[in-house]
Amino acid sequence: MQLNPAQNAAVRHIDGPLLVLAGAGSGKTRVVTEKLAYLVERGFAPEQLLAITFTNKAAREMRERAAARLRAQAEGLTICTFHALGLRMMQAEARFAGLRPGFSVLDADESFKLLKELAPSGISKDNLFWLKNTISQLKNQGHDPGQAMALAGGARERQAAELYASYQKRLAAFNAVDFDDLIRLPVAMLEEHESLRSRWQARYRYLMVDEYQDTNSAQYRLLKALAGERGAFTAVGDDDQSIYAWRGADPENLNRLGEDYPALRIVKLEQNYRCAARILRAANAVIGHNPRVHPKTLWSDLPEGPPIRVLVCRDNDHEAERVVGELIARKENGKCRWSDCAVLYRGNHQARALEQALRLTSTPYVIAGGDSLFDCAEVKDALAYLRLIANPSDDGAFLRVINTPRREIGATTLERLGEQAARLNLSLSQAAGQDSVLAQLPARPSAALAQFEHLLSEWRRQANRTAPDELLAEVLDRIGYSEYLDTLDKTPEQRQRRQRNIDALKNILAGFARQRRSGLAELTQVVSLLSDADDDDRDGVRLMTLHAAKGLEFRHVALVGLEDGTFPHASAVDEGRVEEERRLFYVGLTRARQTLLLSYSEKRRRFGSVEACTPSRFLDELPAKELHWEGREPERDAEHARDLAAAHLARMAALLDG
Ligand SMILES: Nc1ncnc2c1ncn2[C@@H]1O[C@H](COP(=O)(O)OP(=O)(O)OP(=O)(O)O)[C@@H](O)[C@H]1O
Ligand SMILES: [Mg+2]
Repeated sequence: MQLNPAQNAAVRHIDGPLLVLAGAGSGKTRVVTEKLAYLVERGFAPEQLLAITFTNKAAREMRERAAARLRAQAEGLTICTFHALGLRMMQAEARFAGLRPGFSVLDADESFKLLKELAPSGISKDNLFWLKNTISQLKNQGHDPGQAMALAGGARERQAAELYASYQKRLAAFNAVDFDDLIRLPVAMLEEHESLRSRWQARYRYLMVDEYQDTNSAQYRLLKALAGERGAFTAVGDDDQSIYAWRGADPENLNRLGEDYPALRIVKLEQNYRCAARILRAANAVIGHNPRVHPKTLWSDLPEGPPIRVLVCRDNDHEAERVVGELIARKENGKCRWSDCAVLYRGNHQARALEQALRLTSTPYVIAGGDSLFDCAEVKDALAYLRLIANPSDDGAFLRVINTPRREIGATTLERLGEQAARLNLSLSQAAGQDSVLAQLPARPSAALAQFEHLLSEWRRQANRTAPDELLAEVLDRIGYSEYLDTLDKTPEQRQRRQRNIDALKNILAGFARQRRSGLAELTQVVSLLSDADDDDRDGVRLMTLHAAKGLEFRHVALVGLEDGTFPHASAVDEGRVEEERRLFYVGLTRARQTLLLSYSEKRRRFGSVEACTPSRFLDELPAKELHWEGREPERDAEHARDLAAAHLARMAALLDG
């Protein structure tokens, strides 16, 4: 594939900072990948190159593309997310961050649980979420608890600052960090220690960031600290696709780049290589409704493509059924794979009706980011055991596994153990290893704790010389985990699914250990970042939220639930965030390469009752001439119905034959 002149200029510009600011499908990600290869050809060692992607999946894809170009040399490249980069830096420099090696990384659920425990009892759910988000924002802005307290304007902010302080204290006691710390701590380390900064700046001589518009301020500071004055970096992004402001991303970072790096060169790409011309025109029209700082005109010389179909459905079940019917016909007529088709929606709850319709028609599907392997209790249990083996300070892991399976160690015993641990400044596991502590507890739970500690120390000895998947097998065997699972599940299917999940985890551990030969602690840290991994290579219709679809492309895309209140989301409308919703709509439209299907229901079940819906205001922003709106042109409807029926008959015949 030939790069166009603007792409070429972006790839070859290596003397100073560069921003590629361009619309959807214009080849920004492509530029990053090509540039990796170009830099290696120009004599950069792969080890000196760093490319940052938004998700693990994007990193994996970029690695595959780089490997196709660079073969073995690609192995030395660092291609990862901001969080994975932060983790890497902390593993290398733990003591600068006040951590001991073997620290644990709490996932989002665990850190929320911890906050809940520390928050005043009886606090409302809304308040708790507010506190969680506020603390996360404070962390992303680089404020420590002391600064947060100094900044607090009212009682509510002071409460947040106090909770933040006790939360950090507890994390420190656990020798643990949360996801926000994975960025905050490296930033603090680099900004404080000159020597560290020079070391890391020398290590990565060239930096690239994809989806730059969605970085938050902590991520920007990390980038700046790593790039230093030299400014050897390329950032690529599209302000029209900024869709994470609600989560702390700061689109201002685009302008900040120009202010902090006066030598910044900006390259614009204007040709879209992804979308059929009609789809691109529709997307351009929609985004034109937003006030824009950097207006862009994208063109495409791809074929027009068929009109964008708008389906009008009775309710969500009807909608799901019809969308699936349309996709089956696309697959049948277009001779593509199921994975070339995607259904995108605003919220995860919308997947349910679709799943049902897919199952009823025996259509294979894959839900991205839905029920992740790492959300399953059995996988969390197994990982908690490994974490506790690697990090005796990990009280979160201790509490998760101490009664899994049951060891008859009650809440009172654990409370007393906790008091003793606090008094002696030890972790729960360390305290349970002290005879003097055990002596103060009732005989039975005390014996159970002693036995548990005994097992742990045995596994800790083994950890150095046993492969992690084998260690896990040994642990699960010793604790009778299999028998424990037998008591949990009602059906053999549930039981088998759990076993498959455990086996999948073992495979992942074995794979990682082979690749990196790292220790157990490092391994559990890395695995804890995998939660957004979509490593499912099965062929199936892709189901995902619009947010998760960022950066991806599919031949056929269906965008469902286009009702006001669903999309744009009611709370976004209330809070005046319609422009961000419109950017999300733009992201959705521009995922489609060949055909685009839009649908809405006239009625929708919400909170148990049925309510009438109005079509999304975004539908009215699409140019009418690009649409084939069901019910408005009866002849076209009839023709489409005939095509659909023919495709379904063909599929039935194929199913019967096969
Ligand atoms: N010069 C080119 N010639 C042909 N195809 C290209 C060219 N550049 C990019 N493409 C193709 O266009 C599609 C879109 O490219 P890419 O994903 O890099 O765009 P993007 O700007 O990153 O999009 P998004 O904004 O959605 O992230 C890909 O299929 C890519 O292979
Ligand atoms: Mg991209």
